[in-house]
Amino acid sequence: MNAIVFDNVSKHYGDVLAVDDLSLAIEPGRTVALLGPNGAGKSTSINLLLGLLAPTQGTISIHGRTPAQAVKDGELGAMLQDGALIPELSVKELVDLVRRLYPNPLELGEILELADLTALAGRRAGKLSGGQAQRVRFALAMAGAPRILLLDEPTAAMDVESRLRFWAGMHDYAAGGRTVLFATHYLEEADEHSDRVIVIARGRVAADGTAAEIKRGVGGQTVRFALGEQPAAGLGTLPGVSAVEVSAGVVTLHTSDTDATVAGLYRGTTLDVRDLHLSGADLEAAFLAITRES
Ligand SMILES: Nc1ncnc2c1ncn2[C@@H]1O[C@H](COP(=O)(O)OP(=O)(O)OP(=O)(O)O)[C@@H](O)[C@H]1O
Repeated sequence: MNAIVFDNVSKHYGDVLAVDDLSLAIEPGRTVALLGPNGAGKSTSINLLLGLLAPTQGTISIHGRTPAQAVKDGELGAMLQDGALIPELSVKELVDLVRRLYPNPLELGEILELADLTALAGRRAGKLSGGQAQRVRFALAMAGAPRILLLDEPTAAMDVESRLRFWAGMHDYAAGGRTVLFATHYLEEADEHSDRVIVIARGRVAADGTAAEIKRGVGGQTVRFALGEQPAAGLGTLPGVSAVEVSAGVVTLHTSDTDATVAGLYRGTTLDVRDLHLSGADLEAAFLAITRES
């Protein structure tokens, strides 16, 4: 059974169509990035999953249950952008208070370790920096050991070091077969920390696949090498190649799949390939192309 299913879901806020007939399914154990520009509908989708908003149309199911039931059963943990913390409590007291609300919570020490809060356990929540408060929100999201973790722009306000530690904690949490869905506009985070990227733009799925597949889908990659005096005939028929340019003995192949083109070059031709350079479209270029198109 899928962990998360959106079935033709739309959400209107008055005249604004924030989510537009969205259908997608996420298998258990996946770490999925919901990537999109400002206003794409990421937070709305997460709030729909949590049952904080009701869809205008369509249905959402979480391990076969309604969002309300899934929340009640402790299936979902969420780290939202502005969750309030109780300022008088220490980090340890706050995390322990929340974990005790659940039937089978994680151990307190494990949560503090995963969220990199062990050294801050005695600090009052009201005295934390923005990035430290984010780590407490992460801890609270994991406290009940939910099978699905939803993270809305989790690294906003974190410095570089905190980000690294945060992602390490997220991967440790996900490693036990748990499902993680995180919203971000940071392309490099989607690229590095998910095994599936769903690009949404204007409330619709604009692309869906691994970061590598999405990059391949927009083309813009090249394979370049020194050809010298050898003939360029036949290079245009190599796998993935859409155009061939030759200039001053250097050939540039424009391709949608550098791996397949290079394999074809070595296996399917007898050319003496020297000074090989590959360049790929990065996720940023792919993202801009996709969100502009849709
Ligand atoms: N409560 C609301 N009332 C009216 N419009 C809203 C409301 N919440 C969101 N919207 C609109 O719905 C659209 C989707 O917003 P949403 O917050 O889901 O996008 P997002 O992808 O999370 O954006 P961001 O990356 O900026 O956080 C936007 O056009 C936004 O202005």
